[in-house]
Amino acid sequence: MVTFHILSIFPEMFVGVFQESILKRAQEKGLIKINLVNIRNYATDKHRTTDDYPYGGGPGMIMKVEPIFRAFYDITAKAKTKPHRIFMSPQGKTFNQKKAIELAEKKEIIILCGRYEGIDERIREELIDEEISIGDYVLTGGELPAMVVVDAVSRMIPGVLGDESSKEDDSFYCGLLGYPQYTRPREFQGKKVPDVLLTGNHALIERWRRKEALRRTLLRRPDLLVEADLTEEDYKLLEEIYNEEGI
Ligand SMILES: CN1CCN(C(=O)c2nonc2N)CC1
Repeated sequence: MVTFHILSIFPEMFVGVFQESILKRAQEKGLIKINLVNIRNYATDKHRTTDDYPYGGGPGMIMKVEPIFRAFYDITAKAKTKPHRIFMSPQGKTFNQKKAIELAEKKEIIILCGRYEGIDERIREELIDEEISIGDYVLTGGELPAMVVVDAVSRMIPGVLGDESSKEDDSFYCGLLGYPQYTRPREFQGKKVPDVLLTGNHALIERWRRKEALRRTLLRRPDLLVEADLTEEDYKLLEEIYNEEGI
């Protein structure tokens, strides 16, 4: 089981997301636990202040050290094992499936969601094990990135996905983009489902799916091919694809 401690000044943002479908069932099955922590509860002034003006001037506000340090100390003292501590930030290493799989091995994870212009640097220096970014763009806060991380990590925990095979087939799980998928009707607006998928020949179907995953990856994300564990058969399929695509 993985316990996520999510620190935010807007914990109510998470309620809807984590009370739906797979993540709700995962909590009910005791596979994950989500502890929503309002940073304001650790502010001691009557206005429950969590931010202040930046030293040296400049736009916006900075998240204060005291409430966040108190929250981290409190959570850590109550945790069964020392939590792995993440700060969601555009300055972090870009999140990917490999990181999701790695984090799914942790027992306790603290995710700090920043707001305003950012956090006091002493938080980063003293409390954070790693910074993670969900992409090279700037959001209004760390809450949406935290939801992304909890979702992707939870999916990698055994038992969370009803059909375990969907985890193995996931785009990025095998290092490639996903293959095309179809369901009924067999023909729609003159566009037919590929005949191979109707043969019932699982070897042929698997070959077709692997080839189309390789084709999609080559055409859209060739960079992923460098890291992917390709077999001799994959290289044969790629040769066919190069010829078919006229590359
Ligand atoms: C202070 N706050 C600024 C906005 N923010 C992000 O844009 C972000 N987080 O993770 N990946 C991202 N991109 C979170 C932190």
